[in-house]
Amino acid sequence: MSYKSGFIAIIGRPNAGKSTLLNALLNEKIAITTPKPQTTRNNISGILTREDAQFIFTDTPGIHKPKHELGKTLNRNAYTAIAEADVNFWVVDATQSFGSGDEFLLEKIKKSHIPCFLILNKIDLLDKEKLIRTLQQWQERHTFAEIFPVSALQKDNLNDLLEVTKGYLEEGPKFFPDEMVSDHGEQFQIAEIIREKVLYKTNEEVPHSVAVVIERKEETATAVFLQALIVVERTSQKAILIGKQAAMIRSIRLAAQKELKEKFHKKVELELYVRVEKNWRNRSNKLQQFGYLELEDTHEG
Ligand SMILES: Nc1nc2c(ncn2[C@@H]2O[C@H](COP(=O)(O)OP(=O)(O)OP(=O)(O)O)[C@@H](O)[C@H]2O)c(=O)[nH]1
Repeated sequence: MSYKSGFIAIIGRPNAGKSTLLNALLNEKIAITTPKPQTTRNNISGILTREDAQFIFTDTPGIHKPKHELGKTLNRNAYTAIAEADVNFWVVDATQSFGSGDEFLLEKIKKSHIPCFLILNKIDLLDKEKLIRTLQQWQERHTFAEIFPVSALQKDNLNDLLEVTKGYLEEGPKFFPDEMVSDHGEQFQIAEIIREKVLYKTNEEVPHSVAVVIERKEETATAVFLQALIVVERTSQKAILIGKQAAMIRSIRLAAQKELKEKFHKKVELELYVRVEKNWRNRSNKLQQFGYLELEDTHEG
């Protein structure tokens, strides 16, 4: 039996459930997920290695109308993933209709000539009739290679999705070793867990202005010591993040510490600092410093 391998980009609008799908396909938390749009900021690869095939999924930031340099960079990263994939999974929130935000992506998909699966996600939230109507709407727009109604949250219909995807992959080698499940290192994962807690606990303009940088990590046989910096854009946001009598930052720290303890199976001591970096989302040196300018800046936006 020949071995198959290939790259699958997971694309779509913010909040469609792309990161949830990636985690469900891998049965592991590779990418953070929240109910807030534009949670994912980096292309994140999740690698599923089986005896017969290796699937390399790339979770991409949700494509949206950018308001900052950061947004433009995120869209560009997603477009790069689309162009380089063997198969694209276009994840849509099936409870929502086709919208203007989808037009742009549709154009990119049509141009790419790469097989694109339509993944109608969140089917646990709709009845059959509504699903059929949504399906028809999408079929009018494009001839998708395959259409899969799924619930990423309930892990519904994902095995079939994998089997059909395998049929689209070429014969090829393992690109990554068996034990590797993500292309991002530990520091990235720690920073993302902290950012996830910030997103869950804050509202309005704070979440989009936050970046997290791990400044120090020391590990012994029984404990992990971490220092992390949370960057925001305005003094008012710093005040919200710290909260009255430092209650907010404490609750973020405790929530992150709890998850990190489960991850490391050790005691975790986390120290958090908050710093204001004015307008960082428009400053390319800051985007680079915080890990968002990962790709060569050669693709059209
Ligand atoms: N009910 C239901 N909710 C889902 C499903 N999949 C994802 N969600 C929820 O939808 C929200 C967004 O999910 P994410 O996986 O973060 O979405 P995303 O597309 O990665 O979002 P961005 O990072 O903004 O691009 C979260 O609250 C998820 O729990 C699903 O199948 N059913």
